[in-house]
Amino acid sequence: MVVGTSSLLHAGYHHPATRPWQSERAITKSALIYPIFISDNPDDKYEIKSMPEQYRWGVNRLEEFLSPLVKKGLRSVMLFGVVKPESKDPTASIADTEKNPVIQAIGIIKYKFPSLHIGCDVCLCDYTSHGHCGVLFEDGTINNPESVKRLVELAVAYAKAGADCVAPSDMMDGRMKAIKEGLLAANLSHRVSLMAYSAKFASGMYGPFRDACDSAPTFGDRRCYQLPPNARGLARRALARDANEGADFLMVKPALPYLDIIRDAKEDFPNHPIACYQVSGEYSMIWRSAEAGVLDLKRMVFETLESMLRAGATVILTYYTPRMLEWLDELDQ
Ligand SMILES: NCc1[nH]cc(CCC(=O)O)c1CC(=O)O
Ligand SMILES: [Zn+2]
Ligand SMILES: [Zn+2]
Repeated sequence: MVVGTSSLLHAGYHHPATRPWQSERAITKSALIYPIFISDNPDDKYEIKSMPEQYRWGVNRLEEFLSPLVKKGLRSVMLFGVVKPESKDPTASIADTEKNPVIQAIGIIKYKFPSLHIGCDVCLCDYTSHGHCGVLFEDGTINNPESVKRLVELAVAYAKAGADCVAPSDMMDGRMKAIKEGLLAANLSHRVSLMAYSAKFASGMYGPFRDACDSAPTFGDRRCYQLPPNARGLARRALARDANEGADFLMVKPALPYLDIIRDAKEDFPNHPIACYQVSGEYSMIWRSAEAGVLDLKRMVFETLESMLRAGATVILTYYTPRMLEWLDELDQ
């Protein structure tokens, strides 16, 4: 029986050289952002139990940590602060001071690795005693105006310290516009970009991260500001809100279970780079199943990251960045 010739597809991807031709886009090192944890203990190299191979790094050890990665082609990092409980209070007072290890780290990284792009996660939860992402009213609900005020102060402090990009992950209303105006007033808006964690869902996959930052809320949860997982329309509105307020980059988070949202973001905002965050839980799921011999680590990481590109992402935040830098080199050989 003769089949229609247009139904014959195998030949087009039989040879390894032709497979990349079928892929719309291949992963490159420049597409990756590595999220890293900066500890307030300057000599720390503390392994995060729920995130194998990921550490909290003290500022004195950043050079030994980053230097091999920069040599392998690392282009961009996203910094998160980890401070001891005694340093936390209800309004995250230390966050915009020199006591915040992130502010110290920015200076060190800029000095040692001038070409590395430095992004800073902007949120209060790493520094608040209650562990929520904003300032609270007495009844425990979010005081949005006060929260935004503090977020602007943090973002401007990071920008003044030398950050290239500030990335608010708090999900408060109106923070992008306020931060943009804050940067403008500080004469920094021309060189500091805004990456919006716009479609950030109230996910069960942040557990290992909260472990890493010791930032789990002490009461309640984040469902009043992070999006319900099945809320596609609301996610679109959140993306639109942040785009209209002046975000340079729009992010979807987590990534793999939200590929449709990445696609929505790309369709609604074709002229914005779309970022996505392969979060701590995604990292650990892949890691643990590989460790158990169920899945192959390298194949899973490539497949998941390629899915994100296919969905429409341009930039991917992933804890697999160090592995990817090595694997991408192997591909070239
Ligand atoms: N502002 C909080 C924040 N910043 C980054 C992550 C998650 C990152 C990850 O899981 O890798 C979270 C989530 C949360 O605790 O709600
Ligand atoms: Zn937060
Ligand atoms: Zn948050």
